[in-house]
Amino acid sequence: SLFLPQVDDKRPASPPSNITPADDDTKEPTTVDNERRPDTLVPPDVKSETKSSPDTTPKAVASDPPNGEPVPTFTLAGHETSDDEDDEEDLPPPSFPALNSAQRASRPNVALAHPSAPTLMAPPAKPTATSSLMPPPSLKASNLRALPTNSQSSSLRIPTTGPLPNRGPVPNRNPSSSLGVASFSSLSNSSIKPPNARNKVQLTPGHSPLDWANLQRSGTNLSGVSSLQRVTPSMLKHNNGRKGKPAWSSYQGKVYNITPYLPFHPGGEGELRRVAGKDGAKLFMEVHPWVNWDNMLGECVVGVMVSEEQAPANVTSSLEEMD
Ligand code: HEM
Repeated sequence: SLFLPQVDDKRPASPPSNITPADDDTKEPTTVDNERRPDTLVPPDVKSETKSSPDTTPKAVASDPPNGEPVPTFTLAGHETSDDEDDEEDLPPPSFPALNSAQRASRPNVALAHPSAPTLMAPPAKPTATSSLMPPPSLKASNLRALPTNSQSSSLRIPTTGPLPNRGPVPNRNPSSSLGVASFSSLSNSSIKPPNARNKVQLTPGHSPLDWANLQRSGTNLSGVSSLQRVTPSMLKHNNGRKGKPAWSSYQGKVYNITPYLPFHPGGEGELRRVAGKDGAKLFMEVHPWVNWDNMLGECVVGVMVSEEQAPANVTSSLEEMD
């Protein structure tokens, strides 16, 4: 009895001690991050510079001198100061051709995005290892990233313009600014061809794709069997949809009763009957590989294909009932 209370007392005491150190650790990193952020942020540096030189660039030069010699010499004109605070676009044209070109040559990285910024940025650029240097590059990086995104969007646009499987024959829009007339004529031809090429059939009322979808959801037995069957090749061949027999077709090892789907088939009943009593994968994939057979006929599954020897007696009896 003595051991139990002692152990209990000790255990609760230990956990708090462990917890406290963990909290301290978590707090420390957060505080460090907060401290770093203000240091890294440009605003403080800029403010100090701006205070001394709201209009005059020479102030910025004063901060720069430690890093690069050329900066102070060039900073003569107010161009750089105005560039730092304002948009670079306005100042760049004059400043670039001006004497500053030598400086920018020494600072090629910064020059592209922000010509004016380089003066302020340049000093931090050399000591990049320090946190204070980090902010300027981040701004530049964002500017540079915008350009690649544009290129990516263009690359994405290309495939969208390309042919899609369910569009039928697609006119050639790709190359041809010079061939505009020819491509235009091809467009007119293609627009005429698609309906004929697709061989779509006018479905009778109540047999639209939506009607078929609703029928599949209705819970109606569309397979024609009460349970999944083991279907032998001879059984599949037997159920070819003729003489009142159901139309079965196999696809990837599964057997489907396509009888109820015949009047719903957009390609026509006759086309669909071509796969009755046989494996329909080849014809199906030749015509419309984008169609999901299993989704379209999910409620029509009769069973799975097996070899002739694997046909159980029970299956034969069930088939006789169906016939
Ligand atoms: C047995 C499974 C089949 C299913 C579930 C099925 C389903 C479909 C569907 C959903 C469409 C409309 C496609 C669209 O609008 O993009 C379609 C169209 C068509 N199907 Fe089938 N089909 C089957 C078998 C066949 C077979 C075996 C043939 C021909 C031998 C065929 C010929 C066509 C034709 C010519 C069209 C119209 C042209 C087209 O839409 O691309 N189908 N079929």
